[in-house]
Amino acid sequence: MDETDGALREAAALVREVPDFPEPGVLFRDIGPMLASGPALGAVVSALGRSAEFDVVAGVEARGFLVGAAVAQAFGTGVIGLRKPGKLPAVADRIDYALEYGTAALELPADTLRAGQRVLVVDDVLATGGTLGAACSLVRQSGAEVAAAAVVLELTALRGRRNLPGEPVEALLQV
Ligand SMILES: O=P(O)(O)OC[C@H]1O[C@H](OP(=O)(O)OP(=O)(O)O)[C@H](O)[C@@H]1O
Ligand SMILES: Nc1ncnc2[nH]cnc12
Repeated sequence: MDETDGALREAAALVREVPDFPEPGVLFRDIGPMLASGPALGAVVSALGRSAEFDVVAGVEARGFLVGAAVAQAFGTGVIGLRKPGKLPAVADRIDYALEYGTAALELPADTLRAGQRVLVVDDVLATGGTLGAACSLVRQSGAEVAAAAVVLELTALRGRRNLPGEPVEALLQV
């Protein structure tokens, strides 16, 4: 185990399990306490940024914004936000998808990505894969490339990777 593994292991211990949130039957993994720790956030940001070579980060609303902006700053790139509907003044594209609990959509802001840019897609959690799949599709439909789809935590029981065939998924932690 190297220094990075040790720091990530300590970070993993800060993930809180919340039964029956946001609805009965869902075991919610709350990475809030992990992000609130400076050393844990530092370990997560460094590891995510090493997932691939990239020109810009695309963070997924909402918790992907927290991690994505930190990765962009640490690695000297800009960041764009892939947003829930109704937030953007100008929308380039939209994709609707299914969630572990409910349905959702993501929108790509206009005039952000350029063709050929290498994009590091960042989110906090990979569950069923719908969100990450929509994020990657938005990036690709814009003409940019998905350098990696990087998440802090993968919930393996939900088999999200099955819904992301061919996507370069990188998960720092798995439960
Ligand atoms: O793999 P999936 O099944 O698509 O689920 C993963 C998504 O679910 C959560 O977002 P959510 O929309 O619940 O909330 P947030 O706005 O708090 O990030 C999480 O932050 C991921 O974005
Ligand atoms: N069980 C879960 N815990 C945290 N975030 C999630 N996003 C989707 N499912 C989740």
